[in-house]
Amino acid sequence: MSEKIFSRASGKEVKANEFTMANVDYAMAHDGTSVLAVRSFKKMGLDKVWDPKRIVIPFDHLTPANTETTADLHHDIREWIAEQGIPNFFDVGEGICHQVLPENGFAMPGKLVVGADSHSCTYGAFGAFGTGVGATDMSEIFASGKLWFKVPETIKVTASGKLGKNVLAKDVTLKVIGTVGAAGATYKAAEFYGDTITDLSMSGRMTLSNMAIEMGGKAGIVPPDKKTFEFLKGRAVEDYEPVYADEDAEYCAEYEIDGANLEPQVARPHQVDNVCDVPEVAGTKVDQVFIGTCTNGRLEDLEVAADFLKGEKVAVRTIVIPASRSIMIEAIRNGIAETLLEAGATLATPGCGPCLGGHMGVIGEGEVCISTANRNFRGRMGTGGQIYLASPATAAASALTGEITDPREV
Ligand SMILES: CC(C)[C@H](C(=O)O)[C@@H](O)C(=O)O
Ligand code: SF4
Repeated sequence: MSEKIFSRASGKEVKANEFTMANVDYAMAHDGTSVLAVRSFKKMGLDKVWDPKRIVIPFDHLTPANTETTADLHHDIREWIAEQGIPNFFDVGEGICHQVLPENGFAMPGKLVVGADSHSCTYGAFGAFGTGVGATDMSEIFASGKLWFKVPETIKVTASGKLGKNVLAKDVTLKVIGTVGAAGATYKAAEFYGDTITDLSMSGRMTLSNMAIEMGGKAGIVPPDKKTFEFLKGRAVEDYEPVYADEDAEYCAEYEIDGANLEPQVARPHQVDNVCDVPEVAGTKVDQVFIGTCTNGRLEDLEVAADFLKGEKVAVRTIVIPASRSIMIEAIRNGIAETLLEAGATLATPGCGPCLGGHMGVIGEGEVCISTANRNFRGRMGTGGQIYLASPATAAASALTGEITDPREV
């Protein structure tokens, strides 16, 4: 799939391990990375970006601004966006970049979508080649619409079998990362196959593709199907042409995941591939529960949390942050927000929240957070904190007890 997407984007046939100059279909930078990208773009001495309509800028990392410095940076970027006439600007409260782009139809099958954020691999859930680059690489795209790439080799991950009750997309994802390892897919694309994957909702597929970078992957691609096309109906911003792997496509490695016998998974501090079954760590005391992020802040995730918390009270502070404004509106309309608030959870502005330790729920020395995010690196949510990564079901079950809890036992 990657060879086909890069061949189209490069205007010539390219194969794995070849270097190519490719035309980027959509380019994303958020409040965190656009600052450096714009600085570097200005240094090139150019006046205008290559194509304002193909640039998307959501503000999500430190929103609403947490300090005066952030407010000033936001201000400068807003000015630049207006100067450049970039129409796809999503200001404070619209949501996390990796939710905002798909919701607004920028992630489409067969497209090359590049973001100045490592979790841009999320767009692979729609059959796109979505990948992250640094801010200065992004400035090259702003200038020319092009960037050089090495076409990656591909690993094939097949997950089969029907998931058990309260075993979710996140558990499949953590199992994949634990199996492949944090560096197991470095500079490779992953393609996901099998009935466990096709059974996932678009939301669940986004959870899976989102974490491809946590095994080093350049991309994590789910072949598009009826669900994908249904999601994109009336949403895709332009025509698209899906690509699929050939029957005899070559993979550099293959992995099998047993979905039918999968238990709820958790990644222990401080590495994402430090994965085990939830029962192994059940009973670990937690100080905070965080449900949100580009990995698990979608409606389906909040719904799962609300199912656990309905009519109950949380035992520890619980922060819930919808991934986008439209998810928050939906959660208010259908009563999920009320259920969560009545249970004692805190609801905050759509955005990254405390995911990378900026604000809105950083943790203190020795504190433990169970989070639905994608990274548990040392110090990420606070210098002396410990992060366990889990599904929204495991996180919500743990909110009820104040300790890591198997969601099948609540
Ligand atoms: C701030 C940004 C560059 C970073 C990333 O690229 O992933 C952030 O989103 C993260 O999750 O750590
Ligand atoms: S929610 Fe977390 S992982 Fe996702 S883009 Fe924001 S900081 Fe990065």
